[in-house]
Amino acid sequence: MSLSTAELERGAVNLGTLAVGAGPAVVIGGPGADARWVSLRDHHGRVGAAGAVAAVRAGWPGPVLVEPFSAGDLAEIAEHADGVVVGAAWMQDFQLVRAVARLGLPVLVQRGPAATLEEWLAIADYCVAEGNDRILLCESGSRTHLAGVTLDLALMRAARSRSGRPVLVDLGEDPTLAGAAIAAGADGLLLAPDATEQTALAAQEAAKVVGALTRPEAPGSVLAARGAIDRVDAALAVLLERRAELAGTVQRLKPVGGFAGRDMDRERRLVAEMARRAPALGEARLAPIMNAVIEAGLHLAEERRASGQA
Ligand SMILES: C=C(O[C@@H]1C=C(C(=O)O)C=C[C@H]1O)C(=O)O
Repeated sequence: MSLSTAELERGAVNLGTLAVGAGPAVVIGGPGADARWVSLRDHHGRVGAAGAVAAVRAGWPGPVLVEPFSAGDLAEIAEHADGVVVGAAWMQDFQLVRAVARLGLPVLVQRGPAATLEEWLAIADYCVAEGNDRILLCESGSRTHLAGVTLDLALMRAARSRSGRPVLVDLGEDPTLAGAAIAAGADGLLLAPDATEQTALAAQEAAKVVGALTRPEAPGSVLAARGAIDRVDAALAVLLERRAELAGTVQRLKPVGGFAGRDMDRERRLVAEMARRAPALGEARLAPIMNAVIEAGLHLAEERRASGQA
């Protein structure tokens, strides 16, 4: 999705065709993600940017970011990549950061494992001083006395509001905290370059469902608005399925379940309660919606009882 100038001014950054910061939360990682990245550091400089990007792009047209091994990689990165990753391990290698910024490509700045908010945001300022304002910040966790890294979602949120820039959260190989990161306001999730497709799909699903509830969107086109509706429908489907299961539980527990035990007073009260959270729809419009939802649940419960399923 491409962005209008007004949206760009609100702090969105385009990675190739992928907008980060406006619209839906994105997933950057390996196969199955919205954008992919490769770290030449992971290959200890034995692989060049051109070859690494070509390998990712084989049969896949999306945006690719590259983390350089050294300044020697930057010319090839400029030619082949859609963005550059400043890794947590060298976030404060100012010479390299400056050289990266001068490429003019979007720069994803990971927070170093001991870097403060100020030090992290200062790296964005270094890039701006080189004429590059296309910065994404990425909370990559701190090294503590605990095992692994400790992600700081409050710091991520502070970076986002202080800088006005898109902020991602680095989940590595584990999508468990994807929903939490999106709920805390992340504009995207960074996964390990070789994270599995299953991990990317889990992160995307969490981003979609949690984002539908927590992420404000102001789509400016039919396509974007339909995309936003699809995300809301994904969340609705999860909730409708859960609701049907719970309503089925009530049918089994009530003295008289199913349509025979219908309680219209309870139904009216739940519609009135919902209207407090959905004032634009109001009771009159919600009532037929909920009637359909409730009847679908009752039909399912009766079918299951008739077929002997619990
Ligand atoms: C679930 C119940 O059974 C029926 C189904 C309802 C529902 O799906 O919300 C509400 C009232 C009843 O007509 C219940 O009595 O709470």
